[in-house]
Amino acid sequence: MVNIAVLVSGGGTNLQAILDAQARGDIHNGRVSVVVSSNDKAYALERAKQAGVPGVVRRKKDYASGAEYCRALAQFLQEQDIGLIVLAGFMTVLDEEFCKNFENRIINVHPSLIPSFCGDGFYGLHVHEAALEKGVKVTGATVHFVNAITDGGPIIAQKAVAVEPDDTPEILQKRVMAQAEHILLPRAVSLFCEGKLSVSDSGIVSISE
Ligand SMILES: Nc1nc2c(c(=O)[nH]1)N[C@@H](CN(C=O)c1ccc(C(=O)N[C@@H](CCC(=O)O)C(=O)O)cc1)CN2
Ligand SMILES: NCC(=O)N[C@@H]1O[C@H](COP(=O)([O-])[O-])[C@@H](O)[C@H]1O
Repeated sequence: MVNIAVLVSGGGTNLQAILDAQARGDIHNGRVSVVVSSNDKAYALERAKQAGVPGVVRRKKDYASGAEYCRALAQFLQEQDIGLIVLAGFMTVLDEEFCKNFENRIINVHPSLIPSFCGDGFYGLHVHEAALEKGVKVTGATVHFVNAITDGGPIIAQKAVAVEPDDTPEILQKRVMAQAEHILLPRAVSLFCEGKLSVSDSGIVSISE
């Protein structure tokens, strides 16, 4: 059984999708054992509480440096015997040491079809604002393993979503969440816990069904 830590910063709809999948029995060989929020006011903490999952707060501003924050977070997760870390709207960039400690054991969901609209500065609504500004007709979501390069890790899965003529960033965000993120992320979590994901030396992910 893989102990899963879900890292959050905001509303927690992706956390909720994982918790709902777990309740349906769709997360095989894994269980969410802790939720860690970088924001003490995140509604995601309420979602964890309602699901009976322990929630803890680890704010970057409470540490002398980003490196100290990442080191303390890594130590906490190792003490919790965490086998998989899921970044579900987690808005802090993790440093290289952290990523090496948990190589190919951190999964992130990003609300675009990477390599479009990703990297530093592309998070939350900013991603959808950029997509609408560019005038793309198709966007979507990506789940990927996390490395030191923001949104640069091996891609696990992607799902396309149509952009409609009258979309606002908020409307588009909701569609991408419902039609892509909330489907891709729980599935990727279960595949990892089932040992069905492997990463080649060149960073290509294959899924064994
Ligand atoms: N080492 C990594 N850390 C993180 C990754 C990653 O791929 N590698 N993914 C991010 C999540 N993310 C996109 O998926 C992302 C999050 C935040 C930012 C960003 O520019 N943040 C701002 C601050 C935002 C805030 O505090 O409100 C910044 O760093 O200036 C970009 C992408 C999680 N960590
Ligand atoms: N680059 C990371 C990023 O932009 N993540 C995005 O933040 C939102 C969090 O929503 P949630 O808290 O309701 O899951 C989601 O749309 C997620 O893809």
